[in-house]
Amino acid sequence: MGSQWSRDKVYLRAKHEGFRSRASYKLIEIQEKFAVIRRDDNIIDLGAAPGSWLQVLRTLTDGRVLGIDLNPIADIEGIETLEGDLTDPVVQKQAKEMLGTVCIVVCDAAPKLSGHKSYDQARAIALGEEALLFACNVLKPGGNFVIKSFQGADFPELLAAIQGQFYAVKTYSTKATRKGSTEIYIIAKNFKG
Ligand SMILES: C[S@@+](CC[C@H](N)C(=O)[O-])C[C@H]1O[C@@H](n2cnc3c(N)ncnc32)[C@H](O)[C@@H]1O
Repeated sequence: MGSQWSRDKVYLRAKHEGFRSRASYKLIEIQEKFAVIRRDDNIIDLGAAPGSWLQVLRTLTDGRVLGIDLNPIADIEGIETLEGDLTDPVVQKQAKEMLGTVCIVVCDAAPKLSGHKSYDQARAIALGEEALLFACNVLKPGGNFVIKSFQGADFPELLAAIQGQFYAVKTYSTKATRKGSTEIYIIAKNFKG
C-alpha cells in the first residue's frame, strides 16, 4: 500500500509540474548524476511518446531535439517529431537527413508487454540492440547514449555490445523506477565512432 501511495504521489507531481508522465524524473535524475547532455547538443530521443523526456530535453539543450515513436507525439514547442519504427532503416535515414549526426541519443523505448517474462525480456533486449545500431549510425565520435533496458538472461550481451562501442559505460537504477522492476539504464559515454 505504501508503494502504491508513493507511486500516486510521483504521478501527481508529474502532472502538477506539467510533465506528460513520471518518466521525466528518471531522465532528470540521470542528467543530475551523469551530466550526459551539454547545452548545445543535438539530440535524438527513441521511443519518445508521450513526450515527457522531450519536455526535459528541451530545457537541457539549446540544440535541436527529435523525438521518434511508433505512436504520434502531441506538439511540444521547439521539438521535431517522427512517427515510425526505430528499427526501420527508412526512419533512421529520415532522422539523419533531418538532424545529420548528433551528440546524444537517448532511448526509453519498450515493447508492449505480453505478460510472459522471458519472452518480454528477450524482445526488450532485441529492441535495445536495434537502438544501439541506430545510435552507432547517427552519433558523432565522442557522443553519448542513454538506454533503458531490463535485467535478465540476455542483458549482459547487450551491455557487452554497448561496451564495445563506447569508452565509458555504467548502469544505473533510478529512484523513480517502480520497486521490484528489472528496469535498468545504461549510460554510455564517449562513442568510439
Ligand atoms: C515508456 S514509453 C516512453 C516514455 C517517454 N520516454 C516519455 O518520457 O514520455 C515507451 C515507448 O516506446 C515506444 N516504442 C516501442 N517500440 C518502438 C519502436 N520499435 N520504435 C519506436 N518506438 C517504439 C512505444 O510506442 C512507447 O511510446
